[in-house]
Amino acid sequence: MNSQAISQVSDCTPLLVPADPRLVRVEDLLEACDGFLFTGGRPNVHPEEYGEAETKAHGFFDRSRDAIALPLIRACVERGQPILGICRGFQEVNVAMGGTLYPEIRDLPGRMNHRMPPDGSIEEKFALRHKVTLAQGGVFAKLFGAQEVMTNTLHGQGIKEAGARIVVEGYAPDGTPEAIYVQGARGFTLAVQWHPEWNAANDPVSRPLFVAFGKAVQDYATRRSPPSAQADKVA
Ligand SMILES: N[C@@H](CCC(=O)NCCCC(=O)O)C(=O)O
Repeated sequence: MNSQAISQVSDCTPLLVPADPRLVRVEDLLEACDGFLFTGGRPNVHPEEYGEAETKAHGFFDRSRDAIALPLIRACVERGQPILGICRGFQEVNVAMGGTLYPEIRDLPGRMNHRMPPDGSIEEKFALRHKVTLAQGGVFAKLFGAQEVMTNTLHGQGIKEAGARIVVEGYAPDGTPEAIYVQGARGFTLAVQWHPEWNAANDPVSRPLFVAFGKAVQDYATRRSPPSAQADKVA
């Protein structure tokens, strides 16, 4: 779904990166790619990454992905290289910027269960399940042309404290943060807790998000290697 959205909606070439520091280096990835989609993924960011001790409620982890994703996000923010965060990727953007996560938001008073239904078809798992209210006049409301949108929801964790430069512009009805960006970043840094890759070509919320990310990536590619320089290389 992610590759299809990047290819068909963002109009970029999707490349899948092994998120393992034994295989790739962040500095090489920054040179090889023009932008990065931080996808969803079931393992949770290890709580040590935000200064908390591991408990049973934190579930299972992917420390290799933590070791690539978190420094890569910081480097992209610093360089103005575009990033798009989805679900676990959204949580990574927050942690990379110094934020923290709740291990299991459905255990918090007044919060709904944001996890996917355990049974059912893929259509049922990715069905639109709650409203997200967006900041009036904010970047997300402008992008979607609406202040309220409907989204799917397939996650157990959620933002506890927002990172230093994280602006939260969208909330679920139970107060769970759903849409963020990094204040003062020179590049595209939008991230969402839901899964826009589902039905990306047709959904009125997913489509503009992937189109905007694709445009940001193409602009970055042109800036780092303007068409005149590309022609020089061929000549
Ligand atoms: N681990 C986090 C992130 C949840 C997430 O990204 N879910 C997507 C799962 C997609 C899949 O199963 O492939 C959390 O639970 O909060």
